[in-house]
Amino acid sequence: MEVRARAPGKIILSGEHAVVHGSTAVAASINLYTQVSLRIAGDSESGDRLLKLQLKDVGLEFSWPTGRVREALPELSTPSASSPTTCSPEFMKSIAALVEEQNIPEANGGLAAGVSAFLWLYASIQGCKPATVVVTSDLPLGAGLGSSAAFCVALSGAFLALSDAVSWNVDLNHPAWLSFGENDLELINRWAFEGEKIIHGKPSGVDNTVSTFGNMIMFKSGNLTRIKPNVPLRMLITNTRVGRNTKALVAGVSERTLRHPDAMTYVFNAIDSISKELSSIIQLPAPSEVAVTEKEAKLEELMEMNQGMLQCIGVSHTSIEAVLQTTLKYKLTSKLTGAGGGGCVLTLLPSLLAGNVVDKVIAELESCGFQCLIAGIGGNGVEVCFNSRPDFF
Ligand SMILES: Nc1ncnc2c1ncn2[C@@H]1O[C@H](COP(=O)(O)OP(=O)(O)OP(=O)(O)O)[C@@H](O)[C@H]1O
Ligand SMILES: C[C@@](O)(CCO)CC(=O)[O-]
Ligand SMILES: [Mg+2]
Repeated sequence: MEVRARAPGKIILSGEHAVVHGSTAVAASINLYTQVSLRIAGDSESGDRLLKLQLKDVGLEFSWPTGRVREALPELSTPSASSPTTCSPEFMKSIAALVEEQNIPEANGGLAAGVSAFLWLYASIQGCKPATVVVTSDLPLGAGLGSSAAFCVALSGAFLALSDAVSWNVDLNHPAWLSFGENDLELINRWAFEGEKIIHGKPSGVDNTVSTFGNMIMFKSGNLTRIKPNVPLRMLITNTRVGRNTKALVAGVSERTLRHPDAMTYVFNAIDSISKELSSIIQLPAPSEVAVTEKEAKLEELMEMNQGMLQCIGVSHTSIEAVLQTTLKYKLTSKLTGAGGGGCVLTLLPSLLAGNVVDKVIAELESCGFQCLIAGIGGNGVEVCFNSRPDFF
C-alpha cells in the first residue's frame, strides 16, 4: 500500500509571535510543498521488519526494527488514529531514546525534534507496522516559511490516508492530487498540531492550520476564519539564509513577556488590531485601480507597524534589518515572516510597480548573499495521491 501527501508552506502577513499569546494572525499558504511518500509493507512481504525514514533534504536516512519501536512504545501497538493525543513526557523519553540510537550528526541539531515528531505521529496513527517514509521539500528548512508545519501536516495526511480513520469513496487510481473531506482535514490538523508541539514547544497552531486548509486565514486562539482576498497580493520573499529555531525564538518572547507583562500586553493588543485591519482591507471589494493602490499603501503601513512591534519584542535580526534597508531604497515595504531571528522577509510588490524595479531590488538583495523568490499565494492545503506513476510527479 502506497500513498503520497503534500502540504504547503506559508507566509504570515501579520501577527506572528503575538498569535502565541492570543492575538489575531493573518496567514496564507504558498505554492511550495513538503511531500511525503508512505509505503506500508504487506503482511505477506518477506524481508526486514523495519520502519525507515528517508529525509532527502538533509540527505539522511534512519531505520528502526519494528520490534524495537514496539518495545519502546508498547502502548502504541494498537494505534488510535481518530483520537489525536499529546506526546506525554514519558513517551517523549522513550522516543528520545529511539532518536538517540540513530546518532544524528551535531550539525543537524534541530532535526532530532522533527524525527521525534515523525515517530510520535507514525506510531500513534499506524502503530508498529514496517514501512518506508520518504520526505522531500521545496521549502527552506527553519527559515520562517512553515517547514515544520508542512512536514507534520504531510506526515499526518499520508499516515491517516492509509488508516481506518479516513475512508475514500473516489477512484483511487486517478492520477491527480485528491482533497480530503472537511472532517478528515480537522483530524489531520489536530495530529499535525501534536507534531508541531514536539518541534516548537508552544505553537499557536496557525502554521499547521494554514498548511492543512490552504488559502488565506485569520487565526486567533485556535479558531480559524477563512479570508477571501480582493487584492491581487504579490510578495517578494527574501531568505536571509540566517538559520534560526522557532522554538528558541518563541521561548525568548515568552521570557520577555514574563519580565514586562504590561508593556508586552500592549504590544500584543496593537498587533491584534493590525491583523484585524489588515484582514478587512484585504477583503474589501476592489472597484477600481485607484482603490487597489490605496489599499496597498494601507497594507504597507500596517506591515511597517507590525515589523516595528516585532523588533520591539526581540525577534528581528541584523540580516532582516539589512533587507528592510535595501528594499526601502526602492520605496518598498518589508517585514519579517514566521519566527524571525533571520529566516525570511516579505516585501509587498505593489500592482503598479515596474518590472525593472523588481529585477533591480532582487539583484541588489542577491548581491548581499540573500536568496529571493516570488511564490504563488493562497493555493490548496494538504492533498494526497494514490497513483504511484513516477512520471506524475
Ligand atoms: N523536509 C524536512 N525534513 C526533515 N525535517 C524537517 C523538514 N521540514 C521541517 N523539518 C523539521 O522542522 C524543523 C524546522 O522547524 P522550525 O519551526 O524551526 O522552522 P520553520 O517551520 O521552517 O519556520 P517557522 O516556524 O518560523 O515558519 C527542522 O529542524 C526539522 O526538525
Ligand atoms: C512565531 C510563530 O507565531 C509563527 C511561526 O511561523 C509561532 C506560532 O505561532 O506557533
Ligand atoms: Mg515551524
